[in-house]
Amino acid sequence: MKKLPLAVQNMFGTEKQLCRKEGLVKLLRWHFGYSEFRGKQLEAIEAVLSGRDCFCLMPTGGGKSMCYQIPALAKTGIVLVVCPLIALMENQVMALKEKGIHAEYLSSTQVSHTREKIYEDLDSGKPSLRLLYATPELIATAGFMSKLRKLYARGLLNLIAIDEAHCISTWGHDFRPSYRKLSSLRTHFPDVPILALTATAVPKVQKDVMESLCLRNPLVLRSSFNRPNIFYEVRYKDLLDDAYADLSNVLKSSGDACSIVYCLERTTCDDLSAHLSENGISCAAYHAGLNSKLRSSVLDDWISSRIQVVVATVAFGMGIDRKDVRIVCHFNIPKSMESFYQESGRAGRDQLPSRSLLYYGIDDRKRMEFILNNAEVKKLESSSSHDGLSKKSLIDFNQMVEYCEGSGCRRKKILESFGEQVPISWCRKSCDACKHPNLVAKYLDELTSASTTCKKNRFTGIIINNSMNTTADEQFTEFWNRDDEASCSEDISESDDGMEILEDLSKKSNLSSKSGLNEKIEFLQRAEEEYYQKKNPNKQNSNLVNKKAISEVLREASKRRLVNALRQKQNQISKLNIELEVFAAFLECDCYKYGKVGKTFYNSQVASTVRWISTASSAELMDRLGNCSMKENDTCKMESLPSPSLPLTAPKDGGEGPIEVCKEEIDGVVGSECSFNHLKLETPSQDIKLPPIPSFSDFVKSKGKESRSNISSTSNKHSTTLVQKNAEKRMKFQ
Ligand SMILES: Nc1ncnc2c1ncn2[C@@H]1O[C@H](COP(=O)(O)OP(=O)(O)OP(=O)(O)O)[C@@H](O)[C@H]1O
Ligand SMILES: [Mg+2]
Repeated sequence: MKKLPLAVQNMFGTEKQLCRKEGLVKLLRWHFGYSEFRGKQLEAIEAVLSGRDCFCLMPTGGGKSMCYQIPALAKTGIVLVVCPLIALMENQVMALKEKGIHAEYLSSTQVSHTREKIYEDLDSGKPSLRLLYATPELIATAGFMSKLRKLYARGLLNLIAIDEAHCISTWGHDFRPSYRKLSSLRTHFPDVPILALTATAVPKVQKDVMESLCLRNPLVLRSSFNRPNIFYEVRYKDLLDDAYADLSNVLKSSGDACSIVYCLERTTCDDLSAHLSENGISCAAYHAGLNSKLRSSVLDDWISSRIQVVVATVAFGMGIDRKDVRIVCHFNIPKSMESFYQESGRAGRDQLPSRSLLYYGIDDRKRMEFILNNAEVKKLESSSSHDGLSKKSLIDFNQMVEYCEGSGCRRKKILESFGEQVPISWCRKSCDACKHPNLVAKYLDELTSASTTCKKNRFTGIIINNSMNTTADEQFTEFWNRDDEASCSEDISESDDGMEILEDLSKKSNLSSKSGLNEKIEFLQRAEEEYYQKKNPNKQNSNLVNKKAISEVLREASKRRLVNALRQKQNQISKLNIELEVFAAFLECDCYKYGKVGKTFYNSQVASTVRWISTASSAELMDRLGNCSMKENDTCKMESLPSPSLPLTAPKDGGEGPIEVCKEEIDGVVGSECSFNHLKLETPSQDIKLPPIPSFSDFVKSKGKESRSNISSTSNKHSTTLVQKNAEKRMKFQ
């Protein structure tokens, strides 16, 4: 039932009465159906209603939003809410509207008609709006500021709430440059109380937030970071036969529990999601490589319980308020304790027992260290104003490693990292280390012996090696500052920051600093290879060459990914009638052909193709499919596409399978042409042209300029050139 706020106000008495505790509780019950305020909500609400600034640190899911939503209902006028993400604003505004509360948001994505309507209401003598959500970028604009000034002059700006306030601090794990612009709010609106809210701020960040926002004698409310309803557990990938299977079992045994699985890379999301689906788990991948339509449909399906599990990058989460998430799994180690806390904190927002499960792998750790170290090199090389900041990411990450490699209470470790000293008894055996100390100690012993038998950390040399060029360094900044997914495009960050980034991106070359994580990792791999080549100039490292070889298993896995992507597309476009296996095999062949210079390039081709599938229109798909089934070949004779059940290497003529042959050629002359001419397969010959797959930066650019689903032929041509250029560059490394 929708309830009108003004009616309530009349019903519950005057504004003065509503601002008292009893009145506030009535508002809470009437509008939100909750019987009591939680934790420090009431204190925060009373403070801001009395005109005092307030800094509110509450755990994830603690109910921070209520601290500005109730004040908006208690007084006539507007509460301005600053939010970092459009998705977050949309979510909250929708939920409030459902409750009959007049809330709106303003962002660059809105059509002018909607904006005008909101402005009209604001300009009217008695705005009916209660909560106005806006991005920090918009607040800094002259037009919006003048609207706010008018409201202020009429005494209608009641409160400014800064959600996710840690974003203002360069020390915060999610620093957003646009948040810095909020410092001017105090100067413009000296009498309006400011409420800063965050769940993740270490003492240094807390201080920074309060100073940056110029809070005056704020009421500082700090709740414990403890999430008593979450059970914390770490599993060790290096000790498991198959981490995919292990996770699959965990999810299966949890019934229909709503879950989120976080992965570092998009490719892992796709692969893992395909694996889980094959095991009967209803799930979908969600990452920035998917178009916004697909992402919204995954989100919708998950929110409305049509799917159980979302396998996602960090792009998924902030602002998603599903209360009954029972499991949050990190399939790769997160970059910091703050990220981990935020993400794992999405479990159990209903306060019911939930689980955080982290799969820790030595390789994952090395990869992350490598990325962060290179980011550090970049920071050191750049401005001195970042003194000390550069090392922060490594220190932060080390806390995460200690969390995984330590035998002590996990909960205590989390809380200590936020500066909270607590006795172990707080845990009440709700982490694996407290519940099964002997078992955890045994695993750690095994892990130590496993890692000492492992090769020495191959990355260490590169960390201090200045041969890493600046282009490579540049690529990491966004990753460790704002997360890869939030740094690529407006579609990805879903914030106005994205627009700035998009513009920036379009000015840069294909090795843009805003490249996606795949590209970054790919670049790192190449840099690593280069390092080894430099280290052994006389010896073309044979391991390295082998490392480039594209295995049969990898090809089959890639084909599965492509089948999966095509299946998802087929679900979207009902009239799309394609033979999944055949088309996937054709596309995989394309990737293989152009990935012949090495595994890294091959992987990136597969990833690009998956992205292309997600954005291609049915006409584009059919066009490509036409190429697949009709044309005669001159570069790659294939008498038949491999049968779905037939392994790609299975020789038809008793000779060597295609992959083995090509592998030999790769091993022999790396980077030379690897012809498919000798392949004897059954049916129609193919003309495999250079695939019209947009590179990621092209993909992002084209999205900014035109319709998302319509990648122009110019762009395709351009991306083809980029693919060629990239291939050439890679050749240089070899
Ligand atoms: N007093 C209350 N009693 C019961 N539930 C509440 C109360 N206050 C808020 N909630 C519910 O708790 C959930 C989490 O609230 P909210 O989204 O405001 O958390 P948050 O502190 O902003 O978390 P995050 O840091 O993840 O953004 C919401 O579903 C909200 O409706
Ligand atoms: Mg919140």
